[in-house]
Amino acid sequence: MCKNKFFLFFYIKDCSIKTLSRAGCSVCFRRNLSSSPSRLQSCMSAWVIDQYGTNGVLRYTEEVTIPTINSASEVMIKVYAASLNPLDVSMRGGYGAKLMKLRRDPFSVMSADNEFPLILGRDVSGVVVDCGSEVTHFTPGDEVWAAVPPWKQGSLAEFVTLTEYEVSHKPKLLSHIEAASIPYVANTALSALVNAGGLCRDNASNKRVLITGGSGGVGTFSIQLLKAWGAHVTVTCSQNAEGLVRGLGADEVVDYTAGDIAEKLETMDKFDVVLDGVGGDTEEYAMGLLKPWSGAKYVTLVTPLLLNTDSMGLLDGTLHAGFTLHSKAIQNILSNGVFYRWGFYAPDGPALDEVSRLVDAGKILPVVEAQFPFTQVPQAFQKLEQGHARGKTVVRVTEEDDEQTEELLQSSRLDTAESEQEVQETAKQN
Ligand SMILES: NC(=O)C1=CN([C@@H]2O[C@H](COP(=O)(O)OP(=O)(O)OC[C@H]3O[C@@H](n4cnc5c(N)ncnc54)[C@H](OP(=O)(O)O)[C@@H]3O)[C@@H](O)[C@H]2O)C=CC1
Repeated sequence: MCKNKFFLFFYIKDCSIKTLSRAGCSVCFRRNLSSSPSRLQSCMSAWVIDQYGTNGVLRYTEEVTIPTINSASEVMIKVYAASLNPLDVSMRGGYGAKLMKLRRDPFSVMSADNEFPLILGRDVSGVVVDCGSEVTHFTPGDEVWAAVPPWKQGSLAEFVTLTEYEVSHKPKLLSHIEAASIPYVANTALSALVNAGGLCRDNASNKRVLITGGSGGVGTFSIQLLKAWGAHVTVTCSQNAEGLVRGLGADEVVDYTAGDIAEKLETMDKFDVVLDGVGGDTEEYAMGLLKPWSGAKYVTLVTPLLLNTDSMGLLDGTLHAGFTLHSKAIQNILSNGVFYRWGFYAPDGPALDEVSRLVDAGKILPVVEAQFPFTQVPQAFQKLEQGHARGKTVVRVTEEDDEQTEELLQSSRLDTAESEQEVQETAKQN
């Protein structure tokens, strides 16, 4: 099916790549009907936090209000799988809280003054159970994936509600567990590479791109996307991740743990774009790795914006961040003609449609390093906090077995009801 399939099986633990046939989708449609919240159901299960802090603040509850449709463009999704990102660990500790409050939907369960109980989890793969009246691209029963914006209630819950624009049809070739590993890193990589880096499918061919932190979530996705677009990709990572990133298509790999990385990179041909997922010292030497006076761009994902707004307040923090960005941009364009930019995640369902096509064409594979059941969300956070990610950590929110059991129970209840009716009718006739 795909050039790297064998290789990835080595890395993807407990994770099989299976093909869903059209018949398979119709099974999911029935599943969806039995999975929709009943008219009487107003609460759902979720992992929430009631205050910011360490892992101890994560609390499982079955009493969170279901996020019903509040506007005509919304889609309500039953969550099958969610994945974790470094942002979840940071948000658990209060990162970005001030800026997120500004963007919260007034109709959501969270108010601007009190975001708790807050649900984390930015990726979702699941099934549509309800749609607003103006939703045109989705109907109940559709299998979908999406990245949940950080200002909305997250996907570590039975249901999540998003606007139609944020949602996309899930790739047919992926299970929910595999699909949940992609949306947030895909939306981040696309926003950074396209909007800030100026690359796209039509102009990336043979462009030299350096990705730092290539073995993590964003890196493993970006390598594959850039290779699908025909770029030449150099990656920095630890020595023990070299096999992984090469398997995903990296042309050149530099081990940052052995010797002076800047020195090694300086011996290579200069780059058109650097996507920096590491930050810190990297920024110091990366500017000098770009082709001067050629429109080359350095894009970092590690920005001080949210830290600044958290510590200085919204106005001062934003101004300070703006000043930092502006002065670095000016300094770099004047000194060697390279662009300095910040890259951010941006919600974008249509961009995920394009990723979906690449996945179904076998050009992008999910890289699921670890998966946890819904009962073990704190353990999944612990795993993430240990660092050294090799792809993504996924949480199985709805176990496929539970769904099958539910379906069997439902059909056996129906059978029982039908036979009871038959018995009563026979009794009447007699
Ligand atoms: N601005 C935005 O909107 C967004 C920002 N981000 C940020 O981007 C960064 C990357 O995100 P993500 O891929 O999800 O993170 P991950 O935690 O999934 O991956 C980070 C990877 O970097 C590797 N790494 C650590 N130090 C270095 C180094 N010095 N050189 C090369 N590789 C290194 C780690 O492995 P090992 O330590 O074993 O080498 C790990 O594989 C994070 O800081 C994240 O917060 C992410 C999404 C959105």
